[in-house]
Amino acid sequence: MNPHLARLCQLAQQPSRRIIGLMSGTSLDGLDVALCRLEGSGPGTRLTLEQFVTVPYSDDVRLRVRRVFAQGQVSLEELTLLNAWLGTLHGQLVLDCLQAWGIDAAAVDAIASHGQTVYHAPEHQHQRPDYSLNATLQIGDGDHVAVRTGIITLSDFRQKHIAAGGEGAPLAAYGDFLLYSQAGEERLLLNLGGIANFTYLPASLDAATVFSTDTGPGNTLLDAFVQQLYPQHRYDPDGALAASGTVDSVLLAALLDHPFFQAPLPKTTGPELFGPAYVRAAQERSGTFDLAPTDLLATLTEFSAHGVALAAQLAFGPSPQAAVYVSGGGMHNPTLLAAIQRHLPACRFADTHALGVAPDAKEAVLFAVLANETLSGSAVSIGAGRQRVPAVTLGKISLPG
Ligand SMILES: Nc1ncnc2c1ncn2[C@@H]1O[C@H](COP(=O)(O)OP(=O)(O)OP(=O)(O)O)[C@@H](O)[C@H]1O
Ligand SMILES: CC(=O)N[C@H]1[C@@H]2OC[C@@H](O2)[C@@H](O)[C@@H]1O[C@H](C)C(=O)O
Repeated sequence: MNPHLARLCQLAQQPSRRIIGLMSGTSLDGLDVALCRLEGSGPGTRLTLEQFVTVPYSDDVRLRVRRVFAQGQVSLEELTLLNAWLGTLHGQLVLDCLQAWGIDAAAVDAIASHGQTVYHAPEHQHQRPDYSLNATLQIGDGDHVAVRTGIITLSDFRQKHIAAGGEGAPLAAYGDFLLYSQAGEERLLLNLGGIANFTYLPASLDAATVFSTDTGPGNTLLDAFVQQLYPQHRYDPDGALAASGTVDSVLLAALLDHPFFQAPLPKTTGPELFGPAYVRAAQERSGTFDLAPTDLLATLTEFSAHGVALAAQLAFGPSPQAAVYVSGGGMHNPTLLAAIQRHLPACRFADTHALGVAPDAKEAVLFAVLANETLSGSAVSIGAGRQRVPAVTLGKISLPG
């Protein structure tokens, strides 16, 4: 037997596994690296986060990814080169982290590598009648991660979700359900990344009603316009710029005038739709090109908050009541958080520290949980009766040799 396959079978049978979750999101801020100890699988899964770091991307990495990111037309050569280059880079960053933590690669059972989404194309968004399907593309090939690190690597988690009827995202629902459901408490786990999403976890623990959905932009538009208008900043520091501006209700109405916000849940989106061109088009339609920079940022912050509130209201009626646990970089933006809280006055808010996981680490942890299920669990069955929440194990397995 191939010794790597023997190792794979062995680790699938272990009572616990050490898995590194890797996530590089739409904000292109860096690679999240979460070293997790996972005991058991399925609803009995127990997680210990042993180490976590976000390795910031250099300007060079960001520039390379931006050349192919969320655009309809890119150089095929660039994309091909970047796929291999990013895989190798992510593998090397894992080795650097392990060295910094004083941990031998042989002490890690597997890597769960999300890769970098470069294009997300759910059918409702891609406008191509000749392709009646959902599609998505993550690069940073898993074979390169496995060979560079010598660690069995699971990657490309989104394809099977689509093959089985989903949109390839959000995948958070599976891990959120296994780790963070609590009998007696209605929970929304709200992730404020580049794109915002939430997972609903019912107080009844009834898996059939669990789902996660994107709600629209989180930080992506804010970041894009901060970088244009204030080149010294990558994001609105602590929401201060938006806090000093005034929301323009005319532009806000134009921004909200898109069928995405009324479409049934669950649904996904990305910067392919919610990019700078979307805002420029809304400004043109509404005659609001001459807004002061801080007013534009205030309006974009309010737009993200509205998206979250609209999705929650679609799911739970006009006044949703739940305990909301916030994660993702947007939780460091008090202006955005305050706007969301204003829209959801009957909800109680905390961050995911209250659930035992650092808000910046949560998404990388969730990919470690998905890999753990593929290795040792079974297809997590949630959302029964809802379309687009298939019960499948996710990820492709790369052997290091
Ligand atoms: N102190 C802060 N003030 C305001 N915003 C902040 C702060 N710290 C982080 N952010 C926001 O968080 C973003 C990074 O968020 P995060 O790492 O969750 O995104 P991501 O993982 O790339 O997104 P996604 O979940 O969409 O893939 C930054 O680009 C910025 O917009
Ligand atoms: C296609 C894609 O990469 N989607 C991401 C993105 O970032 C946030 C939101 O949009 C979410 O749908 C998803 O990531 C999280 C981790 C998910 O799948 O749950």
